[in-house]
Amino acid sequence: MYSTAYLDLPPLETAGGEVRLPGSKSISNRVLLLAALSEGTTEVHDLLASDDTRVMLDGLRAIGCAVDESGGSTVRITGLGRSAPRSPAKLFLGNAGTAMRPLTAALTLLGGEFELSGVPRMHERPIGDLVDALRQLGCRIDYLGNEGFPPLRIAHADGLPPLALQAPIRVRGDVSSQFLTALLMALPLVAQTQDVVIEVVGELISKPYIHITLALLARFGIDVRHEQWQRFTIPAGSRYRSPGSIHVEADASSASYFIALGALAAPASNHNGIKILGVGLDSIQGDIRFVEAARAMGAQITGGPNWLRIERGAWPLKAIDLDCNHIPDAAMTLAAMALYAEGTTVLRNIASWRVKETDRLAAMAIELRKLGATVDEGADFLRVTPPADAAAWRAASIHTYDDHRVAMCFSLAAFNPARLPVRIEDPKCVAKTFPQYFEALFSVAQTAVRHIPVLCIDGPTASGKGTLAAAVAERLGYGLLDSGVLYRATALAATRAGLAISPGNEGAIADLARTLPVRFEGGSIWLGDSDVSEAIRTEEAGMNASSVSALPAVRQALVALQHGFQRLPGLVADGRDMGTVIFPAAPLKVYLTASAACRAERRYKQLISKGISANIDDLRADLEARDARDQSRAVAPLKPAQDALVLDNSLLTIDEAVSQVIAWWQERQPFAPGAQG
Ligand SMILES: Nc1ncnc2c1ncn2[C@@H]1O[C@H](COP(=O)(O)OP(=O)(O)O)[C@@H](O)[C@H]1O
Ligand SMILES: Nc1ccn([C@H]2C[C@H](O)[C@@H](COP(=O)(O)OP(=O)(O)O)O2)c(=O)n1
Repeated sequence: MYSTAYLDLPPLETAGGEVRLPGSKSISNRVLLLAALSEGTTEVHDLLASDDTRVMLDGLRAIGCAVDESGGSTVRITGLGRSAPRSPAKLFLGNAGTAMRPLTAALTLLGGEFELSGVPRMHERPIGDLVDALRQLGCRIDYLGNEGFPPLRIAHADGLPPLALQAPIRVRGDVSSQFLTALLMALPLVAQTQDVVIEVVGELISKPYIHITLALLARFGIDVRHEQWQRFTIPAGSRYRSPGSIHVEADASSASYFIALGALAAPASNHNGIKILGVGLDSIQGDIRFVEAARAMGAQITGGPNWLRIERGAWPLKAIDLDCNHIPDAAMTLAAMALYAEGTTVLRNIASWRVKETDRLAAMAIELRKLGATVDEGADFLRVTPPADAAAWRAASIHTYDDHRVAMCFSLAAFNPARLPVRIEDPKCVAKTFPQYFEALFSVAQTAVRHIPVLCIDGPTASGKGTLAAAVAERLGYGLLDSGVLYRATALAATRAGLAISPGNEGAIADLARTLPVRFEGGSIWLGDSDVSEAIRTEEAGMNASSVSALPAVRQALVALQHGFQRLPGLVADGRDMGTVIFPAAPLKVYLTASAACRAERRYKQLISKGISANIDDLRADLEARDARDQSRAVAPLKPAQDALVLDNSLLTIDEAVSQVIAWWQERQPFAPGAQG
């Protein structure tokens, strides 16, 4: 997951390949609650690991369910069955509507005293209609903040009060279908001696989500009858029974980004479009009907029970005018696809967007406009006209409003014809449903190598290149190439093969370098089967690396390996010739230096802190000798690139040096403050 302040997506060009999507959020959280209410243990396979399922799992633990998460994406829940929940308990439910609403109803009818709260945005998301429905029954629920919104307290410390179950329970269906879902999952707990009837007031929105609820209730032994989606009957004698084991389908809403990707990206050679694994055309999730909308815009989609394949069809995409009530979440993706359509796309009946993670109607309008689109935002519709031509696109920094879907939608803007990068602010917001979203995107999206930015940091030994490069890479979410490691590993491989490091062995060492079995894994560096992380860091290994690096054939042999590090979304490369030889077109080259005295002292402290004895005068003599050799060799000598910015960090802290380099980097971005867009 990218936990950076922002993630800059380079312009992307083509897409192709396979993606396996995480489990559906809606199914995951419903299944967890149903398992918790059942008797017996349920094995939940392919559970989504996300912020919203995390708060649900923690909540279930807090009320006394046994939750075993030791099995990776398989979680075992032992339900309450007939025992009472642990009470009093306080549950923090983040921004998860799929946890707050159903848990409110279920805990109310289980009896006990509970406080339910969330993040500030959760306290702005309405729950009054659900509370009103429960109060009709005789339940006692208090608002702890604003009337009609969480946080709230369920005040059943003395047990469940007598409930008025004879009359139908009336609930509004036109604000959020989660209120009805919550009642449908909670009322079986009290439908013992009589049928319990729910009547929906107003037109029911988001019916497909109710369909998921009913399908999952059936898996847990509850067969709800309904008439025209207005009157739902939970039969007397209902009792939750665990199905033992249940699989969570991949998230159909998450699929929408990859369906869109297949429809709008130029096809990658060697691939038949995008294949999505884990969800198919027969999904129980309502958002699978996004497929129809994407087809209407031009996508070619085929599929089976557990997969979908998407290929680009009509291009440019066709504009559509669609009532999106049936696909409220996935419809946001259509707004992003509209950027690539000929003409104006209108998405209607989407008022529910206003009460989601953020006011999504306003958010989409503001951010689409930043890219150069013309957008009309109505009370319950959005009208999007794409930028007139490539020149009308703008490089934008997309604000994501702590809303995973905004972030994922706007990643699709990176395919713009102007080949502009797109900045996604707070990319970790995707953790709500799809923590590995950007990794998945980069695994199937490609671009010309020249579009993948490289930031070079060259300089003499102990100037702090490695430290600076690692910190900058972390701030930008970029990959890291510590090129010195390759020379150090080559020297070690040569020594282990019994080859003296001398010009006479140049060809043989170059052969070793060309097929160097070096791997970077979880912070360790491997040479074949041996962990060489420590062995390559000795002063002797540094000297040997310097000697080996003076051999031109060895340098040449390592070029392709180094170029291979230039991958999405970008690279920070540190060494001696990153800016001069390996990545000459890099948009920022830093030549990092510090006085010899300062560098000797840093190396001294570094060694002492590792428990290695050292002498500061010897270290200084060694590093000056190494500088001299690195600077005087015939091929790729150590020197600043012509266009490098020199940074002497003798008097800077590490943080100051990092801030300086990040500031230089920002100045070069089209969406830097003051720049266009
Ligand atoms: N700006 C700085 N100020 C003080 N110490 C630094 C600074 N940059 C790096 N160091 C320290 O100097 C030592 C050498 O840094 P390192 O990154 O290993 O250098 P290089 O990769 O250039 O050989 C490390 O212990 C590091 O923490
Ligand atoms: N791009 C590079 C990186 C390192 N080298 C050589 C020269 C250096 O003395 C050795 C070791 O590099 P490394 O960056 O690991 O060394 P320091 O950490 O700066 O001491 O490898 C090189 O020639 N070109």
